[in-house]
Amino acid sequence: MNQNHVFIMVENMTTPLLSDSEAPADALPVCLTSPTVAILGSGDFSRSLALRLVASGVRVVVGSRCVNRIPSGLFPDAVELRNQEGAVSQAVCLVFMAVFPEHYCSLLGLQSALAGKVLVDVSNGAEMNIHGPSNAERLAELFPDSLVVKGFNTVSTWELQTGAHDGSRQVMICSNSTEGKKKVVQLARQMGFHPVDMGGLSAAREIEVAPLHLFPSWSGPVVVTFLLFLFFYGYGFLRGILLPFLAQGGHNAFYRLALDLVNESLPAVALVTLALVYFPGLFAAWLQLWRGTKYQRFPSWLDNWLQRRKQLGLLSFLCAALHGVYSLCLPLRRITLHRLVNTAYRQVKAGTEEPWDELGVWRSDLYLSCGVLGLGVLSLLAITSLPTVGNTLNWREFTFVQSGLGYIALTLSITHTLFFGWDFAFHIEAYPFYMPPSYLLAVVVPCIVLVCRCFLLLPCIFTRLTRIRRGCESKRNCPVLQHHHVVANGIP
Ligand SMILES: NC(=O)C1=CN([C@@H]2O[C@H](COP(=O)(O)OP(=O)(O)OC[C@H]3O[C@@H](n4cnc5c(N)ncnc54)[C@H](OP(=O)(O)O)[C@@H]3O)[C@@H](O)[C@H]2O)C=CC1
Ligand SMILES: [Cu+2]
Repeated sequence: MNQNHVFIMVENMTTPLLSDSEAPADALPVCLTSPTVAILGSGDFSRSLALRLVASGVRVVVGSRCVNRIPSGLFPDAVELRNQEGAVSQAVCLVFMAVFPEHYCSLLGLQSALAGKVLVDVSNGAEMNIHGPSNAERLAELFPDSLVVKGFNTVSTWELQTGAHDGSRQVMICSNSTEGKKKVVQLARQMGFHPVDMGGLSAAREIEVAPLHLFPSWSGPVVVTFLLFLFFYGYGFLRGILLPFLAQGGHNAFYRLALDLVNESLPAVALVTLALVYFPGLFAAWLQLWRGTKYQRFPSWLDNWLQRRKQLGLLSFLCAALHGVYSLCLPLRRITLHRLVNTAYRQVKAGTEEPWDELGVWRSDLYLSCGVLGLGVLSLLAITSLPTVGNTLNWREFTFVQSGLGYIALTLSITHTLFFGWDFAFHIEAYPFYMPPSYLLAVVVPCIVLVCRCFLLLPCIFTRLTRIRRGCESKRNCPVLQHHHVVANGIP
């Protein structure tokens, strides 16, 4: 085919980008009837890509070094299997390189067949910090007459096969050839992806290492949760085990390390983390009130924090769920049996009965009930944070669930903790070594969040905030309004 002719796919049709008269007579019919895309390589990525392309209505031909080695049924029937030259010659304009970059050199024999065609480099980087040209730039050097486009490497084979996204799944694309990029962008859209133009081929390195990042949005929240756990665990260890051990000459409570202390730290972490989900929203609201406008950017730390709320919420849910399971295990512990039998034995010996403790019964029931309800509401929040569920909610429903139910979960969790603590916090024995119990420390931040939230609901503040969020700006921040104000009053 003539090297200068580039074809764009429009709903299974290709239209020449250059004038029709320039297209070679034999190329046009092929392009119009069968916008065939070739894939070089018959490995995992090739198979998944072929499945997706066929499902999107694209004709696919796979080029392999040895067609006979491909087991029958590996590719859908609609996919044609050819040798590499055969596949490339069938391809109208797009050829996917589903081959590891180490083997690009072995394809040099196809140079002239690939000339003028768009080569899509789908390879991932091997390491994070590699210097020198990216895989795509190397491919462009090897095939100077082809239009190299980087893309699709951030999509997993699983996603390609299942289509497990809602069309908002982004694929990053870059190339020095506008025409090549245009075609890949259209194909990506046809496959149900949301292509994002990253610019020239120099961006390829960034795209290649993108899949190597390990949970980039999770690292901050995970570190925060882990540090909180370390803090509460360490604090509990010091207050309940180590200091009493040193002070009381060998009073051994180290057995509490494995379960008791973990189950004491988990709810504290869950509570503080949940409060951290709602803290940045309050900061943002107060900042908007103070600035009198919503059109000024938040500081980047606040922006980052706001973007990590979902992760913090899910981690809070994890800790709360673990706390629930740990608590259910409490009756199974050997020490529970030991205490129960021993108390019973002592009471039998003394001829006494366990007294009915009305207040204690209420306390434990209220405490358990709030805990179970809190965990239930948190589970709802976790479920609606899944994109497949969240996308079925409209904006109001989503706000109701994430904000309304979120605050209900926070309130229930605080109540659960307070019922657990009961009046114990007012007794001097609760402060050994002047250290308050950890549940008291844990409710500080959540209580501050609740109080700040209540202030925001005061009618005067609430109306002002709503006005700001609808785009109104206070005079202080708007030069135009300031000017009008001055003129109207006649005061310079
Ligand atoms: N698997 C994945 O999840 C993803 C993979 N990718 C990228 O896709 C590319 C292919 O990956 P993947 O499909 O997993 O790898 P595989 O090892 O499964 O497949 C590679 C294919 O390359 C072909 N090939 C062509 N020339 C050579 C050669 N000289 N030596 C060896 N093989 C050759 C082979 O097909 P044949 O024998 O038929 O010629 C082979 O099946 C890589 O660049 C990878 O980074 C990107 C995103 C995700
Ligand atoms: Cu609890």
